Amino acid sequence: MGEAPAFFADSLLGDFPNGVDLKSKGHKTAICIGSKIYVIGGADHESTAVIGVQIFEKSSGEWINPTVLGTKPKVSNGHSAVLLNGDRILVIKGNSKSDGCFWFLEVGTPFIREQEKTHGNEVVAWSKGVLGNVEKPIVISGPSGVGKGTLISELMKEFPSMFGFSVSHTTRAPREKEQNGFHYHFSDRSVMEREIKDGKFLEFASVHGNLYGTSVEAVEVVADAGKRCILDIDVQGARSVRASSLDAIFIFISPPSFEELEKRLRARATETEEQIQKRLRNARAELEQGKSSGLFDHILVNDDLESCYENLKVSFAPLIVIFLKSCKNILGLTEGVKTAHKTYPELVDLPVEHLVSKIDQKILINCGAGEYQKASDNMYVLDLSLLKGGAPGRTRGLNLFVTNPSTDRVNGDNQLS
Ligand SMILES: Nc1ncnc2c1ncn2[C@@H]1O[C@H](COP(=O)(O)OP(=O)(O)OP(=O)(O)O)[C@@H](O)[C@H]1O
Ligand SMILES: Nc1nc2c(ncn2[C@@H]2O[C@H](COP(=O)(O)O)[C@@H](O)[C@H]2O)c(=O)[nH]1
Repeated sequence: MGEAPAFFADSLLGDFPNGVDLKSKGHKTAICIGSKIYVIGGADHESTAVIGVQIFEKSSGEWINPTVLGTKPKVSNGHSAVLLNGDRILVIKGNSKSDGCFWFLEVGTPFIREQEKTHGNEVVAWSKGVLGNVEKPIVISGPSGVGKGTLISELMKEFPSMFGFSVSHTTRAPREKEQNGFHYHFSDRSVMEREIKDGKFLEFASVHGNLYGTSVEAVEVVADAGKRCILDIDVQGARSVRASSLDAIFIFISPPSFEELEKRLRARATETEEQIQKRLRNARAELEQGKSSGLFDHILVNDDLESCYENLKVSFAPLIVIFLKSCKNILGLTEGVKTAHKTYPELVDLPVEHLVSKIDQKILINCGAGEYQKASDNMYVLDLSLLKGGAPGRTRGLNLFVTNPSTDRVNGDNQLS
């Protein structure tokens, strides 16, 4: 339980008549979901630099300080809030550029319900909203020594500006030529365990006696750079990612035979005999699970490297793209040809004073709110119909359009009509 915010909770909602589902007063907003009122704003109980969240439980009359996961938005002079689908709140910060003004506070999504089981108390999670989308990440799994790393290197070499590697954390010692931050983030177990508890990992697993994990940031920095993310993780990790909010393509690489797998592991000469034995024992279980679980979208046999590499490209790029490879400029998979990215209104800097309303999956943001409204003031339409991802990562797929309220009409089906 926490200290009550500086206003009287019983009259909370009556005091904030400000648009559809929006109740705002000063730097705080209040959104009611069932018996709970989520009060957003004011100081966070851990840091005054970020927006705080408190929950008022109407049935007991108590204030709760929830566990707040994710990257918290910095405080601003004001924000608006809109309830979406009953399980997340869109927070629009005033005085912020468009790449930092949209935030989602998840309060009842599957991720939150899962986290509440672990933490044993109320959990909410912030997820930064990002305009536009990126292509689905690719998860590559398979037993140690099968050739995952070799195939991924080929892909990165052929298409350096299209793909980015998710740099995992691990507690294992670096091999001779491995660089910290490039091949892995080499970590202490105690540090990694604490960061896992703090919700910083998308997935983690104990693999061959060490801890390995993909941080939320490892995947998001690749997507932020506009690249398609590739994850090299074991089968347990792939299962966790499948259960997460990350929409990915899952590929399992299998060896032509167990003997060949052993030969490759030995020839690589990076492990001790004891470690090779452990990896081979684990390989049997991984092969069984990989081939039979239905977890993977594609299973590829890495016999001849070159043909496996070609099959890998076909498995996540539409066949037509591969077929068109000879007609260079049309390709999605041709290095040097930039994908046409959607452009958004550039200097969107929403004022503190703005009004929001919701029509289906569209949020109308009126920037000339109240008595100062001029005919020339902009109205923005934020389209949420293609949302992807969410906590613990970013929420992508937001589309923002500028419109002139005096000439354009907005309806539920079309952007504008
Ligand atoms: N098709 C292939 N034919 C023969 N050798 C191969 C083939 N593919 C990869 N190799 C070799 O097998 C060894 C293991 O490959 P690699 O390190 O890429 O495996 P991995 O699946 O990434 O292993 P780990 O999971 O332990 O990181 C390397 O020495 C690599 O050169
Ligand atoms: N679940 C996860 N597994 C991972 C991750 N990063 C790597 N791995 C897997 O570990 C083994 C061993 O790797 P090695 O570099 O020690 O040979 C291999 O199967 C990788 O796929 C991770 O972040 N999560």
